[in-house]
Amino acid sequence: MSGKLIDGKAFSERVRARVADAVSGMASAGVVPGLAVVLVGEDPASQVYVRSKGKRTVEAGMRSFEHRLPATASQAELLAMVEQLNADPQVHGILVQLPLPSQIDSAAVIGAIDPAKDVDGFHPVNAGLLATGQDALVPCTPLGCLLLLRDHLGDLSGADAVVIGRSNIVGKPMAQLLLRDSCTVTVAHSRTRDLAATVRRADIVIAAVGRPEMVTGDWVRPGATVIDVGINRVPNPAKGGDSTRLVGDCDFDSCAAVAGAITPVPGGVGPMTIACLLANTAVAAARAHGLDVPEDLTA
Ligand SMILES: Nc1nc(=O)c2c([nH]1)NC[C@@H]1CN(c3ccc(C(=O)N[C@@H](CCC(=O)O)C(=O)O)cc3)C=[N+]21
Repeated sequence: MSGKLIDGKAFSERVRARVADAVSGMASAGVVPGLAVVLVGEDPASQVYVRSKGKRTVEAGMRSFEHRLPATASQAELLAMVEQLNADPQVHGILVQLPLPSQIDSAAVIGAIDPAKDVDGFHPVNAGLLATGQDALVPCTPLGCLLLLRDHLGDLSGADAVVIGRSNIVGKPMAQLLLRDSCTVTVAHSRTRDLAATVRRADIVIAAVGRPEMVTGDWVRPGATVIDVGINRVPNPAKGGDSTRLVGDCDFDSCAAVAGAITPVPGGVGPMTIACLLANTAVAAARAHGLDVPEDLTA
């Protein structure tokens, strides 16, 4: 490959070390940040992910609380759990793992989380604060992407950024963060007329569409920085049987040949998402107790 690899795993370790530092600084005030993760149902991939979040939370010196509800849980049961966590002084961050089973209205659940504990940054209050340039809890994946971009490019001011994907979880908050850093931002999506030509203009490409290997090297402007948010599990015929492998939304080899720098999958944005979740939890705890918010944990 000609492009440089952006090592999200290595950078996430640095972010987690900063979180651990901040957490130990809070101990003298008697504050131990706590993160509660709620998992509804038994999706094996979600269980793996929840377990690794819990492990990283404890490693950073914080408390981890895991709550499981059966796949058949009602909306009322989940809302009651959220209310209980909102009221629990040991819990500073609440994450309800998405997607939720179809009998549950995700927007109602997200809207029930205390915005001050909404470490996913999905509550409309946090989305609105971000959009209006105020202090908010910022969604972890776009925050992780921004930190990687700043680390690799320095000042992003004036850069042409194209975000592919318009979800509330990644695309929209990513666009807000890039705007705040003075990029010229285009939000493209599956209906964009000439997606390849739109992406080819970009100095910065954020691929967050959830389509395996959709972005190919011929879409990428030579020297562009490519951030691949996709985490797609696809069959791996090379290994046979039911084996699978993880791929991003970018065709790695062809993009890497053209890009100035690119994140791999795995080992790129994914580990940054978890590191930023821990950072948000420490920030939420500091704010809840009126402590100084460590500047190196916010964007
Ligand atoms: N309320 C909510 N908030 C979330 O942030 C959220 C969610 N729900 N639902 C599920 C998705 C998924 N997600 C991942 C984060 C990190 C990795 C990660 O670290 N992945 C590793 C590889 C993992 C592997 O090997 O399977 C990597 O990319 O290197 C993966 C997936 C957060 N999510």
